[in-house]
Amino acid sequence: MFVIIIKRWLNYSRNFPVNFLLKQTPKPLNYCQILSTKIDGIDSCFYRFFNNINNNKMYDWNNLPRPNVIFVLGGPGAGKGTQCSLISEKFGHVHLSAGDLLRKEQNTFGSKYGELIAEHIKNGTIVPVEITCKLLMNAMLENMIALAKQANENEQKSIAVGNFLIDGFPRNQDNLDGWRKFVGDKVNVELVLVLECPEQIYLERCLKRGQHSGRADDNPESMKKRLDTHLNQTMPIVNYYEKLNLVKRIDASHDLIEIVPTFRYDRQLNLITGDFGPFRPSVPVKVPMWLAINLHRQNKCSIISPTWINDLPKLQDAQAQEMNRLLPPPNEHWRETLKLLEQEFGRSIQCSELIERREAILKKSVHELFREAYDKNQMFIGDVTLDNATSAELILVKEMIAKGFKRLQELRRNVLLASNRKHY
Ligand SMILES: Nc1ncnc2c1ncn2[C@@H]1O[C@H](COP(=O)(O)OP(=O)(O)OP(=O)(O)O)[C@@H](O)[C@H]1O
Ligand SMILES: Nc1ccn([C@H]2C[C@H](O)[C@@H](COP(=O)(O)O)O2)c(=O)n1
Repeated sequence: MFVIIIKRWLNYSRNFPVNFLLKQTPKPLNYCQILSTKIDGIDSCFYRFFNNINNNKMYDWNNLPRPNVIFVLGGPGAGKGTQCSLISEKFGHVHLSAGDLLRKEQNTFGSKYGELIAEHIKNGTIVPVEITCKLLMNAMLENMIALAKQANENEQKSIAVGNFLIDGFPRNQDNLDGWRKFVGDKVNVELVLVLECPEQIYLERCLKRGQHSGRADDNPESMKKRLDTHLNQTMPIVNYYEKLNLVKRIDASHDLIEIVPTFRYDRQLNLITGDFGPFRPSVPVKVPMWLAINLHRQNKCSIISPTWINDLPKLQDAQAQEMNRLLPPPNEHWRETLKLLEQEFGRSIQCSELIERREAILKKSVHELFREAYDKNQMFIGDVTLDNATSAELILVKEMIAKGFKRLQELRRNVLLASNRKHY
């Protein structure tokens, strides 16, 4: 009797999972299987997606719809992560941060790449692409498979196309070469968003973030190296994509301005540039300039002048002593902000002397640059950097620079014509 009971029980428990599954899944069983998620070189990255266990049809990356990718680049602290979160919230893109994936891998118990990644992050250098690309491909494929599974479960005819925001990649030539080799045409690179700020802002944001982020690279020494890597290794990649007409540059330095509301709104305003509020009478709150202007026009707030305005008299004195070069501006948008403060909020800040002096220095520098080229019959001038000029200031000399280059081109043409005439 006892033996029979044991036999029946064994039979029952052996069959139980199958019975259970059959009851739970009236449709053919669908499942996906990631055979290897280890990052031991791209070739061992081996995924199978079975859509039906009975015919064992096998899908790999190439059988899934070709996903769209937007690369998001910019200096350290430009706000790549912040903006990607906002975009993905609003438009549903999947946000993959190369830096976050590397940090996660670094902290994975037993990862043989942990130490190597940590070293690169601390030094602001770039981790070999085999590692980063594999992590990105794994994360993308996981999402693509999830979409395929969803389509299967909902009995949809087609699988939705994945839309990815890849933040912080490709950061150098090795990243780009690896991406082309391992991913290449498997995805459609739609756009490269480049968030730009003055160096001072990158530094300020990361050092401020460093007070609570716990990141090993939000400190002055690492920042120096990260900025150097950004300028010398990442910017050439931006130039490469610019030639393919894929780059969209965005000014990411937008300052917030502090207002004192005269109204109450206990919720937050969720805008593409961030969440602002709540708004309470007499409690200062930071908002974008356009919102401050709007509220002020409706008599709903007063404004607190930005603190850098207090540094202007000191800068004016220092710039009066320095006639040959521009000193660092107090803020990337200092001139535009002063104008708005005067026009919209009736705050007049006396610094016309500083504005005129900076313009004079800028014009003199451009003039001298071209005069030297003409005087020496120099046909080419290399890269020109006008240190410490803000975008608004550069616009003032845009025409002068364009004319200067045009004259140089004429000079070059005349020299070439003259040398051709000598030949005949
Ligand atoms: N527009 C902005 N104005 C002011 N602060 C900002 C702005 N955008 C981001 N920040 C702040 O700057 C810091 C860096 O932002 P974020 O982490 O998004 O930059 P990131 O480009 O992803 O940086 P990293 O490349 O170092 O990871 C954060 O503390 C964030 O809150
Ligand atoms: N493609 C990448 C992206 C990031 N890293 C490393 C080196 C960076 O300084 C660090 C932090 O990245 P962030 O959070 O600033 O995007 O991660 C890399 O080696 N390769």
